[in-house]
Amino acid sequence: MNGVQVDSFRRRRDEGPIHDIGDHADQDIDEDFSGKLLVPKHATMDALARSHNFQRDSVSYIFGDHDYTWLALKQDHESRPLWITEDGHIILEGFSPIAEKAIDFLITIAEPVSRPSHIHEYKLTPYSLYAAVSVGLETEDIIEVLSRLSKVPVPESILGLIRDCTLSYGKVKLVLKHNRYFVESSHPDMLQKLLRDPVISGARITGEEDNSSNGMTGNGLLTNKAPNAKDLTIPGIKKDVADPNKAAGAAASANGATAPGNVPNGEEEIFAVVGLDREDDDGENDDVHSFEIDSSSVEIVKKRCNELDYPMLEEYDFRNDSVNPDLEIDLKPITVIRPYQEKSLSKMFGNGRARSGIIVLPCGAGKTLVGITAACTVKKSTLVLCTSSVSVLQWKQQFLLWSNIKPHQIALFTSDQKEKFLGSAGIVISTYSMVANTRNRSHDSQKMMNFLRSREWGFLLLDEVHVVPANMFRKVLTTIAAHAKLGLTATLVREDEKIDDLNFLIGPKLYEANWMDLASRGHIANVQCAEVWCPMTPEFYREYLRENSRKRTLLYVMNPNKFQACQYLIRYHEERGDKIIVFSDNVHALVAYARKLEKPFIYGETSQQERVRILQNFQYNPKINTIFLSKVGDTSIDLPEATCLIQVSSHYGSRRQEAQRLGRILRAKRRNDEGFNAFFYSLVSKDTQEMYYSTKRQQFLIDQGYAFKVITNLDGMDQEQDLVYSTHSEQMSLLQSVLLAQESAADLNEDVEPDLDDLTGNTTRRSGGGGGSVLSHMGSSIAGGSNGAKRSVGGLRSLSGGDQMAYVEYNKAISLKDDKKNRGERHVLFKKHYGKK
Ligand SMILES: Nc1ncnc2c1ncn2[C@@H]1O[C@H](COP(=O)(O)OP(=O)(O)OP(=O)(O)O)[C@@H](O)[C@H]1O
Repeated sequence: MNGVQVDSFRRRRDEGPIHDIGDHADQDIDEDFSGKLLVPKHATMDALARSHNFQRDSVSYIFGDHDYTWLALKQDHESRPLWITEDGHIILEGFSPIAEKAIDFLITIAEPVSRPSHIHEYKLTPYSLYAAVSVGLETEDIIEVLSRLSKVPVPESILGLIRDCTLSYGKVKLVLKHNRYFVESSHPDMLQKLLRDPVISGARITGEEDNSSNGMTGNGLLTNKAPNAKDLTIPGIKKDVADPNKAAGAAASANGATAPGNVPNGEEEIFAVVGLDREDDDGENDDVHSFEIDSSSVEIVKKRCNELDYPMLEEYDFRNDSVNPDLEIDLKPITVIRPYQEKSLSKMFGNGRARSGIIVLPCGAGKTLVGITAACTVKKSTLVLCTSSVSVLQWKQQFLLWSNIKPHQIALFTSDQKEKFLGSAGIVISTYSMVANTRNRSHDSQKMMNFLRSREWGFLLLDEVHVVPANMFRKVLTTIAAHAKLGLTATLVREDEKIDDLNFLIGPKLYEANWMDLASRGHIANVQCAEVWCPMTPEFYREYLRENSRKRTLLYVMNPNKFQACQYLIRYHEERGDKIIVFSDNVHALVAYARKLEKPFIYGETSQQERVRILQNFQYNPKINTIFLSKVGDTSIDLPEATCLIQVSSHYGSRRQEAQRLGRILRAKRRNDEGFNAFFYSLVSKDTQEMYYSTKRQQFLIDQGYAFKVITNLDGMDQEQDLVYSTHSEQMSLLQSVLLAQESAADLNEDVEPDLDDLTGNTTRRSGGGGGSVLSHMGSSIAGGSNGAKRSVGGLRSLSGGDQMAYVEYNKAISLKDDKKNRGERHVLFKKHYGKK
């Protein structure tokens, strides 16, 4: 914390009351604001913190630097739901009656950091503020609402940050109208400033008769009214059923009651000021000023605006684009998009134009349909770029499933297929590498690229944007001329933390859904997550301590106790009627486990025919309830039958991979059955490096609100008959085989990530073993067929294994609390990691 004079803590007279804020502005700061904390006059924040340290209660030490309880509270703080600190962290009470509205506001202005059930954490960043402005929020609105919601006065430094970041961001737009490019703003002074720059003024087109409804103003700019979205309909929205909360809220208020989660006591107005509920009217009455620029200078002007700190938002006035032919595409009448899908799209089309940006939805929440609905709204030629040729086929199948597009209007461009659509407008689906890769193009491929380059695309859909390297994006975006760009992703996290590039390359984040929220509404499955600690056998552990790091990996994955835990869990869940996927990144272990436990397995080398056979059996054969998958199953596998995942080996600490794997069961068909839970087990060998990686992998999911239970003892396993490697001699021969295995067996053997294979140019391998027809088959089977498996419904306790297994529960907060208690059970590596926290 920086030192800030305590005077800045004085309550500002102009902060409106939420209930009865009273007028205490003249009181001295040393009053007892919180009822327990005496704040010394003229002390700095640091001094405050120090002075308060010795008075801290028994839990304060847990929060360390993040203990904000000493901040001076407003008198009516109890009715306000959040704290905001000098470093831009926002802590929200998730249980506040106005939390739902506050969350809507916060995800618009800040990055969600962690959202467990009761307390959420957000962070204000320049990018998040840029995104806020881009969806129509104004500087003073942001400050006003934040001040109203905050239990403590908003620090001066934060007010400064908000003003700095929102002053110029998003105020200038690049709009393509009637195929002419306009630099547009409702702030004429900003346009004047830009025009004083020689580069920009050199690109300006002047003196032309403006034949639109625009008029010239005294400053030489064109002026017209901002568009409105009133007559824009996003297909797939059935108003009456789209938002059950709205319906419930309306019914409740008609009875004079407040629906749960709604804002009590007319505080709706707080949120109305930010326009969250009036996007349709966005700017309706504002005058918009603009000047035209030469289309060949667009890139130069964009670059120059960035340099001048006035980055231009890109908006596509597709309804007025009369040059690019329309694409006849609509959602099928039976297609109804879900409320969160609608909300994300309303952020994109809120002002009647298509804003470029990124939509973040959990795995399995239906990003594909969001993309397709956006394409059906824009109704212009669309280019879809995916990370693999498997996804290409999946997108095509989904377009045909949800929309009325004719098959001949969709063309695929992969290493195997180089098609062009028939007619003047259509859809092309391809991979990033096909478009970005400039080396060794075949003749057909080059012809296809010429086709892609030669035309203007109304809409560019970018799937899985978080995995694509920034330089590849740059290549794609400079090669393809597209008016609107939409990036889709589930996890806006990258292990290299280079996520910021996406903001300027594609556009700001337009919407991010809350995983727990979607689970509680039944859109994705409820998942019980558990980490099962498997002690190493003494012999394996001795070798583990001796060996180099590659062999170590193999030793902790092949630990006989882990084999047994895996076998026990498979039996336990098969008996309950679950369908189980066991993941192993390590192919050596995958094959060893599957063979030993007599289960089918799929990995990179498995033939296409074999894959189809295994997956069909998993879906329809009641005798095949468990399959083993390598990394090839991380993404692009849509198996709604699966209800349980067991992970025996994983690729180091990748948070994204963990989330993607969880995504395989979030779409479980039976997610809305009463008492239904899906299960996600990570088996880790105790006191090994695997524990550290496991903790790191879980971080993203914990931040989404998932609580991982740690199962230290699979109760009943010691009485289980016929467990593998139950004798000492069997364990010793397993150890022998591990020690004799080549070091390379510890590698993943599939170093090419399935979703990145095309990016590395390895398309033949993917299509050789590819699962395209598997996916189309799986897609077509979604609607029909039951697997015949029986499900026994039990209470949460028994479902979670709570009555059979001893576990300690940890999530972010609880883990810290229990840290001391469990310290004896943790390996030094693990302890160190926890110590840091
Ligand atoms: N509005 C909807 N109505 C009915 N089904 C839907 C809807 N939206 C999505 N689905 C279904 O939900 C499942 C998941 O959708 P999809 O594969 O697009 O998810 P995703 O977000 O792309 O997941 P991942 O990130 O794991 O690839 C699919 O079976 C899809 O058909």
